[in-house]
Amino acid sequence: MEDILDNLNDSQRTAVEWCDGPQLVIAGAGSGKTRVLTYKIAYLLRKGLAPWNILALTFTNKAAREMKERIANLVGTDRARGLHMGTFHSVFSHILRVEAEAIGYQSSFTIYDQSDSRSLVKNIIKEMDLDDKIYKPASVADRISMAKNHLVLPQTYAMSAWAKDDAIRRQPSISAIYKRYCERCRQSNAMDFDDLLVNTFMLFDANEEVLQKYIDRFQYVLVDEYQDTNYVQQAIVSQLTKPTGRICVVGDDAQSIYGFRGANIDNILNFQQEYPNTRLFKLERNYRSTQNIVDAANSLIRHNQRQIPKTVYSKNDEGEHLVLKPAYSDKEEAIIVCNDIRRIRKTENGRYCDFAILYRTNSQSRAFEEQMLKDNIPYRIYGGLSFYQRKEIKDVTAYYRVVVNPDDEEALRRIINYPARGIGDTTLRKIIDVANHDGVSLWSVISQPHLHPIPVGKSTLTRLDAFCQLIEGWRVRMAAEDAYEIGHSIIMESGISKEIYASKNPDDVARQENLEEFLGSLKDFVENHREEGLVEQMSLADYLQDVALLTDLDSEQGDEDDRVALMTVHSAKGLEFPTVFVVGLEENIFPSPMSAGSTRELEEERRLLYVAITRAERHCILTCAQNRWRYGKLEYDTPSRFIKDIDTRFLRVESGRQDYGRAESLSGSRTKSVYGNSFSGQSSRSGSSWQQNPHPVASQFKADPKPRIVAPRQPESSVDPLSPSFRQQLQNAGGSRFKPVNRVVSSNSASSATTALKEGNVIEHQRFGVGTVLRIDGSGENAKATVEFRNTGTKQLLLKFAKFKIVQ
Ligand SMILES: Nc1ncnc2c1ncn2[C@@H]1O[C@H](COP(=O)(O)OP(=O)(O)OP(=O)(O)O)[C@@H](O)[C@H]1O
Ligand SMILES: [Mg+2]
Repeated sequence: MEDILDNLNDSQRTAVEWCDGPQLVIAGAGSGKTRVLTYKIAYLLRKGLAPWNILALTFTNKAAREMKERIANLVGTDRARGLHMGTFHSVFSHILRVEAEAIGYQSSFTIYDQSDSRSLVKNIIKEMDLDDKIYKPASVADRISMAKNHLVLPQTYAMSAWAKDDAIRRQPSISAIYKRYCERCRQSNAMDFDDLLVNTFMLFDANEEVLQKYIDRFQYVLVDEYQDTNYVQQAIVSQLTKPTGRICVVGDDAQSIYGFRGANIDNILNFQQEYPNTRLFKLERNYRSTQNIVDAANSLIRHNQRQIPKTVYSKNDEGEHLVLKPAYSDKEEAIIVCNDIRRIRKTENGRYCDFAILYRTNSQSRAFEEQMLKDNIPYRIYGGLSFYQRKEIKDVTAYYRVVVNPDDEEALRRIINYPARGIGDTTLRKIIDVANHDGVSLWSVISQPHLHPIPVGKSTLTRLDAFCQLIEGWRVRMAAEDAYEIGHSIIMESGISKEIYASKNPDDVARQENLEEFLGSLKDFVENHREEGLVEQMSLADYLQDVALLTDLDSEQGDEDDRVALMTVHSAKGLEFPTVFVVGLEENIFPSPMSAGSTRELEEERRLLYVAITRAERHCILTCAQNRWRYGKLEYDTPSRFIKDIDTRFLRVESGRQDYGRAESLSGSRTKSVYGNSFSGQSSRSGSSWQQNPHPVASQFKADPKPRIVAPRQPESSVDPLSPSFRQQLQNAGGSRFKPVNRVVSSNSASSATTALKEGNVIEHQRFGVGTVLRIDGSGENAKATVEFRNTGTKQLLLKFAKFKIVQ
């Protein structure tokens, strides 16, 4: 035990060892909160608590995976197996699958994503003959989501202050839309993201034994990033832990940045009232960043009124100042950043993955992408329009959803006449009317027309019947085939592949590539599980569950690649990088123009910048542009007000243009460059418009008092930062952030060893390690071995696929 706790400082160690009741750890960025949670779990396991008795809730699935890996390193893979870890949504969706019946769902329920929810709201608005200019589907859907996250359900909404507010804003029908929305989700055996939480709360609220079962199971509950939990999440945690008090939450009120989505900073502020015996722990030393970065971030956040006072200091090097590099345009901003990446990577012998570019909104990524492609800098964009949101992929997954759960209305509507099969809008409307009238799903209507007569002609009925047969056929096969086999058949037999491959226009070619990539990922999913040699195959339902819960950060795979990370500040929560660029620090971007109205929202924006800066370990570079293309127009802007909040003792303004301009450096005309003094109009560069047109930011900041001379740079053309193999990889990937299909490897590699395998043999499996064969069943293709692995337990392996060698 001593050994692992040696990696902690005294306050961290005390927080880990104290397990006598509710525990709140409030501490600034980089002070080891996540580390404390990780070590605490390891500590509990070492103390003998079983892994399945621990529930840890994180903000992304990726964070959960990383934490699990660290714990496995600390206590051994075997001891860590079976921990319940993940986001609220993923952990509770699994519980809901098991307990679905108790709340009137089938366990095959599908999950509506944001676009499904909006589309359903839109349909309802249309059906109710409401004006969609007054009832904008996206904002109505957001309002419904907000109500759900506050546990204001349709029954109470109509009588609540929410409905009164709606009336004042002349949207009195939101309550009725909300009610109908919930009915339709139920009829569709579908849950939206918010339902995963609301239904969990309702499940526990209405079923004492079920709740007790989970209270007994989760003997210790730990929550990371507690400051960004919302009302319903807090309510569920409370249901599970109030009776036992075995809860440990960690967070930083200064990093609460999801208020716009309903996160409630009061959860952390009121924790001690909620759990009267709480012990509060503080961590003060930041291990992540240089002193300058910590001090700069502190000086910024000090401008917020509403916060818990706390000390954060660093004993790392003093480090260099934060640097502000103003640019003329978004294009120049991208060039400055790319040049810095190359410069720092070279001087520090670093990797591309040591850099992150953080922006306020996803649309800012474009200029950086373009520049990085030009400069051959490998990058990965996190978030944005997810691969799974593309039309062709949504079409395919809609088929899958209907096969798994035919009641899924949104999916069914999407595919009932795609590809065209003569079931037009008029027919669909009639089906919906019958379904609404009878209170059943669309599928119930079309699959049982004798029970729910549809007023359409005979030929239409025949077409509907053919469609149902098609779906039923796949449903039967789904039981026997793995996700790839059935998934592939559906694409071929539904007519989707014909539709997409028929055309040669460039958009469709991109669709074909996406479809192939998608099939590749499906194959990967199945193979990854099969490579483990497990008998149980991954079904289409497993795949959908896996895909539906990917968050912005999870949707990317292959993190091991050496690439610069591009993401919004929101997505960067909890992460750290040696060098961080915070870009687009302008008045109409950061703070977001939506927040300029209220102090509360402005404080959230300031916290957002605090989060951004505190991601940096050694270098933090801020940029802003004088003009940029937005929404098809060239817009001019002034620097963000937040820049002034940062104490100038820790911030320096520099011209980033010292190595700007490929043409300039290629011509070799420049032998030296000067930092900073361009603001005072003394730039040595001739012909720079910088001099003729002083930068607007320049006048607002004092230039670096000690301009530095920078060594001449190599002309860029002579330096190839990429190895030929990496360049090839980049070409293969087409600059895309998704895996190319040709990486899919077949694992059908039955080794000759398998035929010789006997009971009593000791084998070494590539993932499960060393184990003894207890039994062999079946023969040839179907031969299975039951193996007791030393560290990973007993498993059944399908010998055709399992990868192992016989040791003795
Ligand atoms: N006692 C320690 N010794 C060495 N390194 C430490 C120690 N405590 C924390 N660190 C390191 O400092 C960094 C920040 O820790 P961690 O991510 O746990 O902080 P955090 O408080 O969760 O930050 P954030 O507020 O950004 O979520 C990590 O790289 C971590 O490994
Ligand atoms: Mg953390």
